[in-house]
Amino acid sequence: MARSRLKSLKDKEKTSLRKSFSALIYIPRFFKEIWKTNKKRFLLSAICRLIGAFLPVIILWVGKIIIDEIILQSGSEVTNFTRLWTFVGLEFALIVLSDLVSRAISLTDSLLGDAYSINSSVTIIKKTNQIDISLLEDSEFYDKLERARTQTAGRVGLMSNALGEIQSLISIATLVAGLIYFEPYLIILLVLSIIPSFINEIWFSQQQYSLARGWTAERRELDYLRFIGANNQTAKEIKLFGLTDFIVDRFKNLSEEYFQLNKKLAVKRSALGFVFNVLGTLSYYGAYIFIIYRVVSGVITLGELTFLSGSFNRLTRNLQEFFSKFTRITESALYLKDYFEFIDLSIVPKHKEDQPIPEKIMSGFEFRDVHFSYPDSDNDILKGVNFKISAGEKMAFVGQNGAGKTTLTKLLLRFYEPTSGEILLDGININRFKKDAYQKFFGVIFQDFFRYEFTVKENIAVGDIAELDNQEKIKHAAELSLASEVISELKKGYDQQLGKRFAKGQELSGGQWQKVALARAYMKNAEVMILDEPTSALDAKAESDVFKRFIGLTQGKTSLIISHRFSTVRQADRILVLDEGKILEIGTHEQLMANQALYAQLFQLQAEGYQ
Ligand SMILES: Nc1ncnc2c1ncn2[C@@H]1O[C@H](COP(=O)(O)OP(=O)(O)OP(=O)(O)O)[C@@H](O)[C@H]1O
Repeated sequence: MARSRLKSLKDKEKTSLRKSFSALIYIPRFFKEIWKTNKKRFLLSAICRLIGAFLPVIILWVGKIIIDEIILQSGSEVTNFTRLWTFVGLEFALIVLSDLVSRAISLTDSLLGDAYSINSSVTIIKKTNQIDISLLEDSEFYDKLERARTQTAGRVGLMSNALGEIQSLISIATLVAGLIYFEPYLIILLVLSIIPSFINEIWFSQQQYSLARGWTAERRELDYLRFIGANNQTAKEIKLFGLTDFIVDRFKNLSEEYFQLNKKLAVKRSALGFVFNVLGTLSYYGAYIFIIYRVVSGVITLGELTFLSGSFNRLTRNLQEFFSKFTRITESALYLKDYFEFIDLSIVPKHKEDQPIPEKIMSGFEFRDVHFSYPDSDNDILKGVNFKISAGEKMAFVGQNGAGKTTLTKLLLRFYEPTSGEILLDGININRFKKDAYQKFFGVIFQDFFRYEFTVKENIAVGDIAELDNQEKIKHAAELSLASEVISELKKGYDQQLGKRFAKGQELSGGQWQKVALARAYMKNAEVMILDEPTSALDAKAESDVFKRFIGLTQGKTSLIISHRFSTVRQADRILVLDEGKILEIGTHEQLMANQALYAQLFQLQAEGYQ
């Protein structure tokens, strides 16, 4: 596992302040996305915030009028309370309105946030699908994807903060205007009180992000440990092997390191935050004393005192809030950067995909001197592989574990590219075809096929999801793969939920799952079928039945079978024996048996095992 995390806060890879600010350029694009999510709600939220922005100063102003009026009425001989009660009524109405507006804001924010979060999750899923498998296996890239994915909630918070920031800014401007009107000097005090805590906030939030970013890989490891430590799929092994302490220790050690660094930062942040807040309070009292002095000297009225001290108090709070929100925004904007960088990842093909895809495979595939090593690995997995698969041919790949059989199919499917050499289809390099059109040629069942915890019907239909509602086709595919026998015993038949994750789910045995997965291959009328050890969990009779059907049904189709069972392999037209990334032998069963090399030895060994 990559250990590139920050060992301390002094590490060089800390995110610079400039980087934090430069991430803010993503905010307008972010707003554009929210606007597109739901224009009406966005407008409603903006209008409510605009009203909300003016309310504080208006309420304070009405308060000032009420106090001045009370003093006026209590000092005069002929009293008239009409104006006073009118303003009291107005203040009441304004406070009710203020509550209404803030509730409307949180409601629209949460609705908008939910809709946006759904949209961005969909975008991430779609983008992940467009990205090359080789890139998805790259740990640095995976970290980026992880940050983009896990920060969905953070982006919703960012939306509220950013919209709230605009509201605060208008509020601040109106309150400042009031202060300037009566006592412009107070502004200086205000600025002095706020700057230190602003710098404090910005500095710490940037440190926080650096820490979290530097620890992405470890947080992933922590998530993984949490997953295997508390999960029904791993529970059997964890209990039997007594792994709980091992996992708990590993989890604790790793999280303790992170916790300590985080704690150090949080304690410093709180301590300094407290000091700067005292400074803010001091300046408030300075202003307060100044205003009292002005009232006593008869320069301003008691109502104005209430208005000014109220404005000053509110301004200090608003400004503090503004700055702390601002730091949260810069922090989230850094994650926003990760998100946009992820969805902007160029998916322009590396090669000119300028050849029309053939309607039908004419001559077949050819591997020409193909060498391959996986990205970031020096290990040569394929070392100069040369062979042809003719159209309509059934070929089997055999060889020991790790020989490179699955890797050959991954190259054929263009999940990876040869490091050197080329693969041709009807004489044309396969890179010259549009990748998605090319991949449509194949129906593949992998060794590590996925067990979707969906219904049986959906599990089969994933082979050709456009046919999800074609019950007949799904049934037919299930009959061909022998899955129908399994399904007939399920309570809800094709609508049975599989797996244990969701309510009323039914778990299947390994072989039963394989039969269901195999049905996927029959859903698609693909030109080339690839079955990578699709029958390893089937009993001997089922395997023989499945293969007989497979061979019969794929007459005229090109197919590739990877299997360790020679009873299956021998049914292929030709067999390719791979050994440590090189072709050792290739030919029919009879030819290879006559060859008396590895194939014959392995075949003999297995045959003896069955005696
Ligand atoms: N994604 C990957 N990244 C790096 N190395 C890999 C990756 N996948 C496989 N390998 C390595 O490539 C080698 C060949 O693996 P491959 O899966 O092609 O073998 P195989 O012949 O299909 O084996 P088996 O019979 O066990 O399925 C192995 O040494 C394996 O460790």
